[in-house]
Amino acid sequence: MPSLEDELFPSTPGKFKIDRANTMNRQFHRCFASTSTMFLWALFLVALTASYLSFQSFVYTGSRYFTASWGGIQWEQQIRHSAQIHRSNGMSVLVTGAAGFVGSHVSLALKKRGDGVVGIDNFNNYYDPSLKRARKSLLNNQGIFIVEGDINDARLIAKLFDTVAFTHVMHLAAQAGVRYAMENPHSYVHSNIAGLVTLLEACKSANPQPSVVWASSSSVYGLNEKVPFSETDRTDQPASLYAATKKAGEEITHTYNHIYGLSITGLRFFTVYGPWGRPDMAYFSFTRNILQGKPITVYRGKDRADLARDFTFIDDIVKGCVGSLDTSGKSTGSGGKKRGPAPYRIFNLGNTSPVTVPTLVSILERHLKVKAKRKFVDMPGNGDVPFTHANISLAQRELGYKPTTDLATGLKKFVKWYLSYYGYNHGKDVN
Ligand SMILES: O=C(O)[C@H]1O[C@H](OP(=O)(O)OP(=O)(O)OC[C@H]2O[C@@H](n3ccc(=O)[nH]c3=O)[C@H](O)[C@@H]2O)[C@H](O)[C@@H](O)[C@H]1O
Repeated sequence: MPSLEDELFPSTPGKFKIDRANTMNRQFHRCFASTSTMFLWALFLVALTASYLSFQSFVYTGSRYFTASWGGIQWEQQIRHSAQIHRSNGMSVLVTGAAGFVGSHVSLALKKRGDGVVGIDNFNNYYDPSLKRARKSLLNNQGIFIVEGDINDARLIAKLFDTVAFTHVMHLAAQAGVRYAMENPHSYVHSNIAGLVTLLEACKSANPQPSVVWASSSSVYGLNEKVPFSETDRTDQPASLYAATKKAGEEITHTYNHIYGLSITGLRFFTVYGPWGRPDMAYFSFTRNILQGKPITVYRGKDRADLARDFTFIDDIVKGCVGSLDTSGKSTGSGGKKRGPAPYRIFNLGNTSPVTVPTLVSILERHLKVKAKRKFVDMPGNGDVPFTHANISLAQRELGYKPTTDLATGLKKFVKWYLSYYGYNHGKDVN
């Protein structure tokens, strides 16, 4: 049975063990023989600890200061310039997630008609950040400034509101993706719950308060079987953590409307697709794989039923977002105090004509002129729902929302963009 000493010095032969112990004992006695030496040692250790702690705090403060990529007179000027309104009765909008798919499109549309736009985006690497950078360049060229930062950074958000009296916030920053929630659940809580609250805190305290329009999701309908989905249908059976955080967002925004008088509009987007889209989504990854000659996985539901989505083209979604901003009504509070009731609205923004996933693949094959290698797999229990289908009559009535792009037409535009952006041989082994 090896002794403790054997374990600490496993390869030391017995004789040396005793010698080493004796030597250590002698050294110990020599060093700490007198009380005064011990006192000096203690003093030295205390001084060492104190200097280490103060160095740590210097490094922390310093790194916070040196890594801040925002602030300063020039930065404020850029923000104010970007927020300038160039039409009568225009608005100045803070767009969160501005380098994202929907965020970049909405920002451009607002800027084009003369509204002031300031973007914020954290450029995270959930999908290829170079695509976000490319969208940012596009926006910069149109005079839109994008702040690189996180909506969880309360100081940054407060600074933005100090710099510009935003009339509206278009909140599109989020952790998207239904299935990724099983891999990285905390990123959903971070962005879709904590980030949302940080943003709403800033909105509530702003004077004047902005009106808030934000992205909820069709996924809140979860396992609901009644079709088409209407805003009054039950939304208490989410099938994924993503859906649960979006549903939580609807409840959280309701409390800010109720307590602080913030005008809130939540938009339930239905599987948005189009040029400059998200590479994690099926239509995008299918396109990449088809062109690269790789197989695509097509999920099937119970009894091998095809899955279906109410795919909605980006231009239609942009119209719904802009219509929501235009009709949002004012927040009533100021400086954190409610002065009266404010609008609280929720709308479906879908296309009203679901298409099955195999049909989506056939359309892509036609546009790409390449055959797909389909691999059918039973839908894994990872948060997916079998179908979505929007009833949009409320949005039609209140926002004038009227989608005009069918899936074949929208995918044609997507494929055209994809080929011009990546080319035919992107990621293909050309040897
Ligand atoms: O409306 C929403 O609220 C959500 O829309 C989008 O989610 P989904 O509708 O799930 O889109 P998407 O991933 O493109 O899968 C489409 C279909 O392809 C099937 N699918 C998917 C991947 C695959 O490899 N195979 C497959 O068959 C899959 O089973 C599904 O039937 C957004 O990503 C999400 O952020 C949120 O905004």
